Amino acid sequence: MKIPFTKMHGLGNSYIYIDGFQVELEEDRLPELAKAVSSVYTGIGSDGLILVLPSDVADVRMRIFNKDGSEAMNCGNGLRCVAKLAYDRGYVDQTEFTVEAKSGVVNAAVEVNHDTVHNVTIDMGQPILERGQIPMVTLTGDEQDHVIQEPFLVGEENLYATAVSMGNPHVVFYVDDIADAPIDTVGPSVTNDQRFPEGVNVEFVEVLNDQEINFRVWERGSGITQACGTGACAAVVSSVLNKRVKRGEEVMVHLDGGDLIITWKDNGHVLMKGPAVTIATGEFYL
Ligand SMILES: N[C@@H](CCC[C@H](N)C(=O)O)C(=O)O
Repeated sequence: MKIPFTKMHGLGNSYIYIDGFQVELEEDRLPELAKAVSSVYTGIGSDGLILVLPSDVADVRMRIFNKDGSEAMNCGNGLRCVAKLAYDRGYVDQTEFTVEAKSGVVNAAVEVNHDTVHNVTIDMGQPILERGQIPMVTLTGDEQDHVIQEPFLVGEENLYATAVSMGNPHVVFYVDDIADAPIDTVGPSVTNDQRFPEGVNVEFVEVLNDQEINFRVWERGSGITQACGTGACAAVVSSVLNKRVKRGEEVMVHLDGGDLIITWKDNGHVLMKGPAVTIATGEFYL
């Protein structure tokens, strides 16, 4: 079977995009396809697979599968690329439109330059802070409490966890120097930790000042990636909760693959602004 694809990235967080307006795929083959296209050795090489689909409730719909074939509820870098693809291919005719993800419908605004989209702003909606909805297990029975700098033992490391859901689960740990973040050890161990029954995306943050943070991520289902849009949003929400940056102000998040501008607005919504880039198109043989 030949499947037309587009490879796109948001700050180096790359996915293989399949245009579901043109191609129909069998549901039960999607996890296998995600694993196959993601392999650098036997596939195209990516952090996973994203389907761009017609929607019944929004202008366009995104489904995202991690590298290991698991389906995720949300993907920030993916939303920006889906918005670009939908606009560039004429599936939407306005520069502001809606995108459906498993976690809900968001508003997208594309910036058009010479007929193509470079930057996209997504209103990511409100973060979820209640422990039971992250979800993260409770020892006290309180599902409604917020997890802010909670002692969190990993092996012999005494860490402090702040947990935020952006439709998908994130845990943030603060470090003094991002270069020393124990991402290779703590990342794989915490992503499958029993305290997070659905797994978790693991982020390390170094606060530079009240407008800038450094960020690295171990993504659930994909491992270390160059960037994570929902993770960057979670990191800024966490940093507001920890009084390290200000609510209502733009925060520049420096990720391995480049910068995102994130604002946790006074109305409760998180705005994410950053680039979306097309790398290549081709056909994949499954
Ligand atoms: N790279 C993404 C997040 C992708 C899904 C995540 N690994 C999960 O399992 O929740 C982003 O840019 O947000």
